[in-house]
Amino acid sequence: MNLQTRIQQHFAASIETKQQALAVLQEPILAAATLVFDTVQHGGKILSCGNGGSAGDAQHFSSEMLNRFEQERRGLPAIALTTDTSTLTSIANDYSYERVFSRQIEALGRKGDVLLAISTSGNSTNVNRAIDAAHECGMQVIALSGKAGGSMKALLQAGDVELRVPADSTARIQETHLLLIHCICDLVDQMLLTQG
Ligand SMILES: O=C(CO)[C@@H](O)[C@H](O)[C@H](O)[C@H](O)COP(=O)(O)O
Ligand SMILES: [Zn+2]
Repeated sequence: MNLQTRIQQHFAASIETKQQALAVLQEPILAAATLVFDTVQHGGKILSCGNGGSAGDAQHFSSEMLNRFEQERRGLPAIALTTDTSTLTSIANDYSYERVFSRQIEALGRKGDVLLAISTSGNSTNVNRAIDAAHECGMQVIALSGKAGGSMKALLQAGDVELRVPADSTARIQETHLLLIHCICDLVDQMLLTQG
C-alpha cells in the first residue's frame, strides 16, 4: 500500500473515532469535569494512572492540573502515580507490578479524592487494582477506557464515571483519550472562571 494512503487512513480513522465518541460521551464528559471541579473545590485531589501511552496521558492530565491548561488560574492538586521510578520499582520488586498504583493509593488516597484510571483495554491489572484501592479509601473513579470496557467495567460503582471510547484500535482510543482529557481541563477552567 502507498504510504501516503496509510497516512490518510490514520487521519480518517482518528476523525471517525472522535465523531463516534462525541455521539455517546458528551454527558459523561460533563459528569467527569463536574466531579473534578467539585473535588478540587472541596479540597480533594486527583490521582491518575495508566500504562505505556496511558501513563503519558496520566502525566499530561496532572501537569495541566498542577500548572495550567489554557486559562490563567490557580494550580490544582493532582498527582500522576506513574512518575517516581524509585517507588514504582520498589513496589514491583518487593510485591508485584500489579500493585504499583494501588499501594501508592493506599498511602496517598483520601475520601473525597478522585482516581483517573486510564486503560484502552480495561484489562490492565495494576490499573484495576488501583480502582479497587480507590474505592477502599472512599474515592470516586473516572475511568477512561475503550474496546468492550474489559474487566475494569465491572469494577465501577455508583458515583464513578466511565468514558469508554467506542473503538477497538489502541492508538485510536489513546488519541481520543487525550481529547477527553483536554475537554475535562477546559470545562474545569470554565467552571472555575464562572463559579470558582
Ligand atoms: O501506547 C501504546 C500503544 O499505542 C502502548 O504503550 C500501550 O499503552 C501499552 O501497550 C499498554 O500496556 C496498554 O495497556 P492498556 O491500554 O490495555 O491498559
Ligand atoms: Zn501509543
